[in-house]
Amino acid sequence: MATKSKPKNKKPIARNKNTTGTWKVEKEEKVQLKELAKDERTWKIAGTTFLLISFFLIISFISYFFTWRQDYTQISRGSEILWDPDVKILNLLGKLGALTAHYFIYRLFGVAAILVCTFFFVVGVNLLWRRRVFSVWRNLKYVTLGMLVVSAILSYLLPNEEFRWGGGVGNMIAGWLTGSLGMIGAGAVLALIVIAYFIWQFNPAFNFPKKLKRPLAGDTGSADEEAPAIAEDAVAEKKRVEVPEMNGAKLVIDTGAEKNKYDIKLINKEPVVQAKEEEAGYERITVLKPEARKPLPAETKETPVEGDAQELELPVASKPAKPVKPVSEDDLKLEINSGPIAPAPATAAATAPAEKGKAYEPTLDLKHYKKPSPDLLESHGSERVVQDPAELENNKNQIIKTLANYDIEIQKISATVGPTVTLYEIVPAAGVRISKIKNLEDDIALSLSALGIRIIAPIPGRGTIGIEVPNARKTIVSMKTLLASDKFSNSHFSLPIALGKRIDNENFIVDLATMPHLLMAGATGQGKSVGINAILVSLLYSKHPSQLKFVLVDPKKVELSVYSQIVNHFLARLPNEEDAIITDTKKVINTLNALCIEMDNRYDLLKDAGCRNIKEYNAKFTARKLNPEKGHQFLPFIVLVVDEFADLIMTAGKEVEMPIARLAQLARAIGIHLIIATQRPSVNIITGIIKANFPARIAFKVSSKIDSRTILDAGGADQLIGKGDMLISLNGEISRLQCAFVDTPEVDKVVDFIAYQEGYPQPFLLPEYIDEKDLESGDFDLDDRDSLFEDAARLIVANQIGSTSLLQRRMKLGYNRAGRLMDQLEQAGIVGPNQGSKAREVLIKTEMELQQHLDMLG
Ligand SMILES: Nc1ncnc2c1ncn2[C@@H]1O[C@H](COP(=O)(O)OP(=O)(O)OP(=O)(O)O)[C@@H](O)[C@H]1O
Repeated sequence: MATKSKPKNKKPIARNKNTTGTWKVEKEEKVQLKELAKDERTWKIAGTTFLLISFFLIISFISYFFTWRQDYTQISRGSEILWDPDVKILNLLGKLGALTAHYFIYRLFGVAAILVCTFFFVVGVNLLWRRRVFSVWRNLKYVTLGMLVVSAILSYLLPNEEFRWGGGVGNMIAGWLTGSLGMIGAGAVLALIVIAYFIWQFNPAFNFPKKLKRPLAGDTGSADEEAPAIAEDAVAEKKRVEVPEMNGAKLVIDTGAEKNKYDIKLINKEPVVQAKEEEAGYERITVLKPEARKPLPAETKETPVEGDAQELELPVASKPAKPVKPVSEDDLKLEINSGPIAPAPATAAATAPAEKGKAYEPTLDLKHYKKPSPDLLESHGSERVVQDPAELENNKNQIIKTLANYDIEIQKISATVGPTVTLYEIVPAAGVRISKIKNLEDDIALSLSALGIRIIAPIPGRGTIGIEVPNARKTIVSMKTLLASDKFSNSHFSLPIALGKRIDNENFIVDLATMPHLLMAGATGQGKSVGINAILVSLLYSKHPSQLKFVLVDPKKVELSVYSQIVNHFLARLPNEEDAIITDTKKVINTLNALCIEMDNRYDLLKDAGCRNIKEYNAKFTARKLNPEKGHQFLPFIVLVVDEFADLIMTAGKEVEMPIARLAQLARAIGIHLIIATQRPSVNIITGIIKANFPARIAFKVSSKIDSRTILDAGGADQLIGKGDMLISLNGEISRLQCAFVDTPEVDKVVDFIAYQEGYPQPFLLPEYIDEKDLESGDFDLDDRDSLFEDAARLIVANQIGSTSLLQRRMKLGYNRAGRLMDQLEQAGIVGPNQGSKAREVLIKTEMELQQHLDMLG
């Protein structure tokens, strides 16, 4: 797993035997203030203290309401009573309780002082759980305003009572208001505050005849999709102006061009950003031959090396230079790009139109479910890519020199600084053969004395040759940044996954549903587990439990165990199994076969509904066009994750390979997607049949070129530098990414956040699969009936269809068990014999008849 987290705070105390044979403590645990503040025990103590204060206050306040009259004379003497042993106080919390309550209630806010207890409670709970269970800031706002307003209102309404209902502060505000505005004016102001509060809070509809219909503010998830188009446009306008891209590149949206589009979410930013590249202000240092340099705006002549990408104008060497003779390294100026240079792969899937009216809402079962917020995650260091100008210049010179040594002349060189590597793009002089540069990979690596140099000759679609050189200082790409980005939160993907950042610092967010399966490989310790966590966390951040289920296979037993806490939210398992995370090979085989049955069942449902894929089917179901009585139901996506595939293939071979291949071939349309990881990317593990069905593949660093070829059908993965540096092959295009980093404690927090919320009563159940080998063949005794015999009989009689697939679907059974049940029903005289592809005849027509028949069978 990512980082095997060790408890930081429990430093073992080393002990040594001294000469007398007794044990003595050699080193005391040092307590440092900084450490103390980070120590979870400190937080727990602080949390408990705050909670106790809140309980202290509430008890003393309530007690005060009943005892203030008797205690009044003593309390009004002030704190001196604390030291007077003769003073007797009736308040439940004694003198201190009485004095505190008196101060808050009598002197300050009257009854409204009770609100102050909630503040201590909220802070206490947050500290104790080290999580933002309640918003302190919101509470503080409500408490402060509430105390002022409530105390003023009470003082205004009950001015001359013996008990100070509004306290000193209330009396003061009410007195000032009545003094300035008179009784009526003061009453009006206070009433206005109360009314304004209710309008703000509940936004009641004041329906005048002919008033335009207001768009409904949506609730969870699909609300945005259901809001009327005009509302979305308004939101869109706002977002265009207010929300900058997270990766430092300025977001430019051509509002004019998009004006007629109603749905902001359908606006794909990338092409627009690309179209406006010049205005986006990416940092770019261009190496232009002096002849090719056109007069540029003054500010662009200086080489920007570090700073805010948004502040810089983009000098674009748009027109290719006239053919000119090659120049020396000093004549070439470097162009640095730190903004997107190419659009992200277009993987957006058109989403099905949300049904209006009384659409079925699958999320309603867990309607209070809240998706985790990016605040739960850590920002790992600065996200800002550091560009060392000296390093860039040096590398540039080395590249030019090395190429010059081999008589390769270049016209132009530019650099794009990414989180881990810098891409130097060169345009060779006319007549230079590309293969010549490709062959110099090792020489350039040697001259730059850097590992992990990769040459891309040519870069597809750009007409340049790329040389990737690792940065001296690498930047960690935090998962938090990706998940907080607009691109992720506004994505319309079915299964959005935030994988990392491209070399141009663009967030790489793709749709697993269109991939449609993913193969991940890489030597041990190069970032595979972090990659799997990044994918799982992305999905947890974007989906509701009703929309997605995971089947987790973890032969290593420890990698995915953290997810077992969300079993009733997001996991699927076989019936009668205890663990949702599958570690045993035999169970893996059963689960894969169960998934195949689920796939077949789903295809039956789709066929019945006349839909081509899960999206159409779910859209039809939510529009209530499919009858649940006929077995139709909302189908969640199922993502199968296998953490160590090699292990499974070694132990189970074809028994695992076949169902995986079958799923990979057929399952995409019905919403089952596979993610398979292995640390041994050899041909006997990643077989031809597996490879053919996994078009999307990720390679972390591997140990040999052969391994790289096995995964990607190309070299390069052996030259990566590890720690999440990866190549992804998607739609036939290979891109280098820095994988997003999410640490184990962060995953823990996200999982805790979900597990803490209400889940389903049980995990999502896959159909039962019974291994044929486990079934005894031959005749069976009626006394030996299946436990589901009677249920099956009732189902068949109620529907009057003698179909095995009906049993499979409605009772979530495997084919074998359903078939066996059908044979038993035939033997019992409930259905007729098999009629080939037609359903069997049902011999019993009514439930009453069936009951008599069953009673007779005994
Ligand atoms: N994206 C990343 N950014 C920064 N550091 C990373 C990244 N991915 C991995 N690392 C570093 O590499 C270490 C190993 O990563 P990880 O546990 O994912 O490797 P692995 O390939 O799964 O290894 P194994 O197969 O042995 O489990 C991590 O503890 C972390 O320090």
